[in-house]
Amino acid sequence: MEEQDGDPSSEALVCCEGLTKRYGDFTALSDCTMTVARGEVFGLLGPNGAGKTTLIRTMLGYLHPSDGRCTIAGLDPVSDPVAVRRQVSYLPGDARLPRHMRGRGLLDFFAEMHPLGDRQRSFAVAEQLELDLSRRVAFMSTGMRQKLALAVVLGPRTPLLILDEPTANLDPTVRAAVLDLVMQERDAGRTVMFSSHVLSEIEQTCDRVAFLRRGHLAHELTMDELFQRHRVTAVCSDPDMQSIEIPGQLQEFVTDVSLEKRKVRINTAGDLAPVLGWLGSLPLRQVRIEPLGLQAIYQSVHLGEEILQLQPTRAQQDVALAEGVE
Ligand SMILES: Nc1ncnc2c1ncn2[C@@H]1O[C@H](COP(=O)(O)OP(=O)(O)OP(=O)(O)O)[C@@H](O)[C@H]1O
Repeated sequence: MEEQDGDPSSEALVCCEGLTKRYGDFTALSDCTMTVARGEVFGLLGPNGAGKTTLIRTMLGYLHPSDGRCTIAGLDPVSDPVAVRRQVSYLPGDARLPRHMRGRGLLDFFAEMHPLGDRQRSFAVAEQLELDLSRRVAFMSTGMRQKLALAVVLGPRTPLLILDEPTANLDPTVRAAVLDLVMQERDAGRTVMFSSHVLSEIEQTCDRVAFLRRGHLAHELTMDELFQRHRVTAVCSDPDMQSIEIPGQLQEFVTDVSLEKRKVRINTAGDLAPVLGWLGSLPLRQVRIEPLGLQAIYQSVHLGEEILQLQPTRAQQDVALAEGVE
């Protein structure tokens, strides 16, 4: 797929179409169709074994797809893996560095080796992360090695940066510094894809997030959509009330209502203002309104709890059907 002017997909740096990866009989990635826009910070979420690393490694041509295809900047990783990798700086989840080298020498080595290597930038990142570059990799702690790997990866000015759990093994202060670095990269015009199991990090930094579940792209959500979702909890002061009906004109704003043992739970999407008037008319006390947050969406997608009414993707419907869930 070549990039073309006027084609809406030309705004996308990454395009996956029906991307599928099977290991023997086991399907690790199934029919994944998604795009990542230029300049976007895109989060990849999913429990252990959901297929995140498989997706990334197939995108980069380290694994060959069993079906479907993917392009990065219009380049196909199957036919042109080297050209694709020139577009990308990739931090794998299990980054291994030569143990005999000292930090300084290692940053020099990688800056020289990469066509877009930037020694100054790598050293600046190491300094920002307060890393002692005089040590040999073998004598560094796990967190120090992670910092060094980040300094290597954040050096080259490639259009796309892929970070597989960049904050793993780091203490809270350093985690915050790494997230700052990600935002700097975005401000410098780079596209960033990153996976993390820490949902607050994804909330803080990403423009859009995709949820993988058992190899399927189960749900996609922009942060703007997320921040418009709220949960209302309250106690019903009318002991005879059995249920709460959503008024017709609020159907698009209220996704879910439950009343059980006088405990009320209401989930909203979109503008809160029209919902507030309705809440005021209900016999409620101890009313609390809070942002729903990614945690609730994550649970809804991955644990199959009926917390939210999400618009399911086609893949999500397929999974539900396969599992016999209505
Ligand atoms: N080489 C392989 N051969 C067979 N199965 C594999 C292979 N590599 C990965 N898998 C399986 O594919 C599935 C997806 O693995 P993957 O590493 O992509 O998950 P992940 O979402 O990155 O997980 P984590 O969050 O634990 O890193 C898992 O069930 C895993 O066991």
